[in-house]
Amino acid sequence: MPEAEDQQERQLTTKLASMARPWKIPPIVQELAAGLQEPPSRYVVRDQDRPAAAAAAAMPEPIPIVDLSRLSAADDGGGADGEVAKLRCALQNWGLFLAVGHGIEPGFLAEMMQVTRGFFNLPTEEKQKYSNLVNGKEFRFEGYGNDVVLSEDQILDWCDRLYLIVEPESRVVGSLWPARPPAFSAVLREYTARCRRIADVVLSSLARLLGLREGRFVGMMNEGVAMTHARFNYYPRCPRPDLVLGLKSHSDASVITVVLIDDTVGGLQVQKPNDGGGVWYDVPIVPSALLVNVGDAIEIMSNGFFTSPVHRAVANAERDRVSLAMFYTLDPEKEIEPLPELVDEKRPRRYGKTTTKDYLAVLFERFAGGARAMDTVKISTAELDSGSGSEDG
Ligand SMILES: O=C(O)CCC(=O)C(=O)O
Ligand SMILES: [Fe+2]
Repeated sequence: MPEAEDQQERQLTTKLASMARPWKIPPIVQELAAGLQEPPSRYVVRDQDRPAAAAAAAMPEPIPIVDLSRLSAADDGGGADGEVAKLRCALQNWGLFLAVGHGIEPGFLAEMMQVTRGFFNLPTEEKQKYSNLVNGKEFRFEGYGNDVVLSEDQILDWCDRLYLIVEPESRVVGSLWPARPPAFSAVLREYTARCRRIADVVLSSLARLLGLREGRFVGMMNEGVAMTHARFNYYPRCPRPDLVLGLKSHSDASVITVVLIDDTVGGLQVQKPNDGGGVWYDVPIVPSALLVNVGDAIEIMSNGFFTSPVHRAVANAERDRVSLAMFYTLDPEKEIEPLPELVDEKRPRRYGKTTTKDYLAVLFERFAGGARAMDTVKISTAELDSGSGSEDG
């Protein structure tokens, strides 16, 4: 069959396949939630994943609040070793921290939140102009809607999201940026630029913690088409928050993630890395603080010195909730593997090689099924013991 015909045939097949599988296109949760008493069975999670299972009574230690302005001062040789120690401790104990002194005024964070809410509060027809379903059928990552549904028995999250590439400019798909509220794009652009400065400060500090050249990670983030993805999450009120999850358990594929979390309603929960117990802890609300977490890419590059924290969001019966996650990723084609400086005989290579592009494909597939992509690159203890882990995997 000639190539063009073959392609047409394939397109037609996908189209027909999705028409025959309406489960692939779940409803917008915000619409579904209006006037509902019980969440439909597709949203009801297994007993062991319910918010009440493995809920923590109290934090073993608080999630540290790190003052980024003091970290920058430390960069200038101005002292503040206490802040660096706090950062190290935060990352070892939790894989994340709450950032203050980040330079973005509370008023501007509130504006970013306001345009985010403004978008989700628009009528559905308006939001659907930015749908992540091409022709109402085929899924793409960017745009408004749900996460990809890969099987009929996939448990769905109690959330809608808008996913946009915000950096570099050459990769921005302007037609997917909401025209309403009118200030949305300008505020997002400004927020992106200001968040980038925060990411640079954090990445410099992470490099120093690892004993690397300060610009090691920042430099990588400027190579090729290193991208920043923005994910706006909207968690509608849920009549039975005990039965569902706003966002199922996952870790981020990013190098680092900076999250603007709602300061009116909690919902983000985290597990302690290397805890083994699977206990969930509530991330506290600290007004005007940004949450920063390390992602899978830096866990791999640091050869396991950092652990990408497993987290999730729970729904709420009284209030809806929004969040905005900025994922800092490397060029999609660039190889991700433990940095040679961090591999030696004492600490053999613990992860194989991947690229952001391949890893993201695995991550979305595994996320849909409730599993972690990290397990596909981690070299098992048995392999490490037998020495096979020192080869590329
Ligand atoms: O809603 C939140 O607080 C967290 C969102 C999140 O983890 C994500 O978008 O990856
Ligand atoms: Fe996340």
